[in-house]
Amino acid sequence: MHSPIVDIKNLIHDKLSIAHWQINAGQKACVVGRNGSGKQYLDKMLIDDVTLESFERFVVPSPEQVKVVSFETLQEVYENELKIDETDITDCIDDGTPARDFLPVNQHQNPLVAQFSLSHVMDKGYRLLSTGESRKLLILKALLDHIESPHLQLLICDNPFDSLDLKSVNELSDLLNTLSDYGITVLLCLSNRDDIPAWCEQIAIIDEGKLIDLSGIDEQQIQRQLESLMTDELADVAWPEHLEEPAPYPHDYLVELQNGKVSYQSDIIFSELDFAIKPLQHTLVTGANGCGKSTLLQLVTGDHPQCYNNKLSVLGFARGQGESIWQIKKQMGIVSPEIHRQYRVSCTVLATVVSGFFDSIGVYQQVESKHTDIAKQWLAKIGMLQYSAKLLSDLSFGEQRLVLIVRALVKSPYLLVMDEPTQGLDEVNRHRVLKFLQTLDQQQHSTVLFVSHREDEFIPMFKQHLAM
Ligand SMILES: Nc1ncnc2c1ncn2[C@@H]1O[C@H](COP(=O)(O)OP(=O)(O)OP(=O)(O)O)[C@@H](O)[C@H]1O
Repeated sequence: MHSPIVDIKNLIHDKLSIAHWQINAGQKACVVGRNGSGKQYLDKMLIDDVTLESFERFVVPSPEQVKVVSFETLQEVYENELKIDETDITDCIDDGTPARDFLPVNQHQNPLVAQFSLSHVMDKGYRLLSTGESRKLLILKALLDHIESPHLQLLICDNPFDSLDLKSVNELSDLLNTLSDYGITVLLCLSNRDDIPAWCEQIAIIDEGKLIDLSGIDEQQIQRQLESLMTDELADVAWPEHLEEPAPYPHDYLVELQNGKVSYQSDIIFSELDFAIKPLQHTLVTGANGCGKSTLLQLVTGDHPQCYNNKLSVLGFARGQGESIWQIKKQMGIVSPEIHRQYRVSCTVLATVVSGFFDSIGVYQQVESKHTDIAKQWLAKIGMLQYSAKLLSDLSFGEQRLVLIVRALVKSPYLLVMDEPTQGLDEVNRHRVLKFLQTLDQQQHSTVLFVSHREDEFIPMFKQHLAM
């Protein structure tokens, strides 16, 4: 019989309450909750980063024995990389700390590096890594640090399968399943029921700050509890009004790329790519982590320097013909992990949504009341109107992402570029976003370019599928 590694009884706090929750050493546990339900606070509590007010029993490993890998920790690493950016000092582009330097020196040859499909990015700077690559790197780091010097008792992975391709999801899942062999207890914090691995031995739910351990109740009851946790209470909120009736798209194609190529020195990300999008030909892009999906989308949005080396026309503008990037972006809504990372200005939720009308990070001009009205309607549609005056940075990662999605939608753009938009969203919010897209499809105005790894997002509205 294993002793409990986490044992909490009658904990009462304004952000989190727990009647009784126990995880035994070596047990494979998960906590399922909606965006903003308190998972992030739970993570902090388990690494001893909050002041507890009242509890009967509170047993957790010491902070150095616990590791959290989450979107928030990824963002911290990214911001730290920006702080230590030496571009200004050395006068050459600093791509960030090489991936290999995140790992203990003695472990560079560990077979797990290849097992995570990371060998080929070991010399790349952190800021060049794709979303999936950077997630895998941090999980691998936690594991190799432990192998190097065993210290870890509890590994908390927040939505670890988000942004990973199917092969990596399966490999990571298998690996997490074997971590008890290394003496590590795994706790997954999940926002989607489909992500609960078959090997998970214990489920708890967290709902509006209340954690309920479902141990000891039968499978049917567990399913019922999870079902009611993931019920959409906003299904009937009206679709926001348009600012004005948008004009029909005036060209034959929104995007035309001929013989597309992106390479870095000898490293060819893709080549000979012919790709076009006609009006209302909603397009799904899929492919393994690092295959170049975001790169392709950045070509389209004009955010990749190699868009000028390519024969590319976007929204009626041939690239490199003197068009301004802002002319093009005016007709585009964009949501991506990159924008989320960059949205670090101190900005309220309402201003963030309004900034979608101006394609800016933050708002720097006079805002008309019609813009504010539409933004508020959108916030009501996602159930976040009451957060209007809050700072974006004070929301959970998933809540921030939802706000950034409606930021991309507000102006009814001709082209909606969505790079893994639902990353970090809970099941209910993900389905809301997919429903938004289906409504957009019915309106016959915006065309969607969408990257996803999740097969349940490959919905019939997509008329074209580019598998890279
Ligand atoms: N400046 C650069 N120099 C070298 N390699 C780069 C550079 N910028 C990006 N890369 C590499 O290009 C590859 C493609 O990156 P991209 O972000 O397009 O992948 P992706 O298909 O979107 O992956 P994911 O599914 O993980 O988000 C990655 O391996 C990345 O490390």
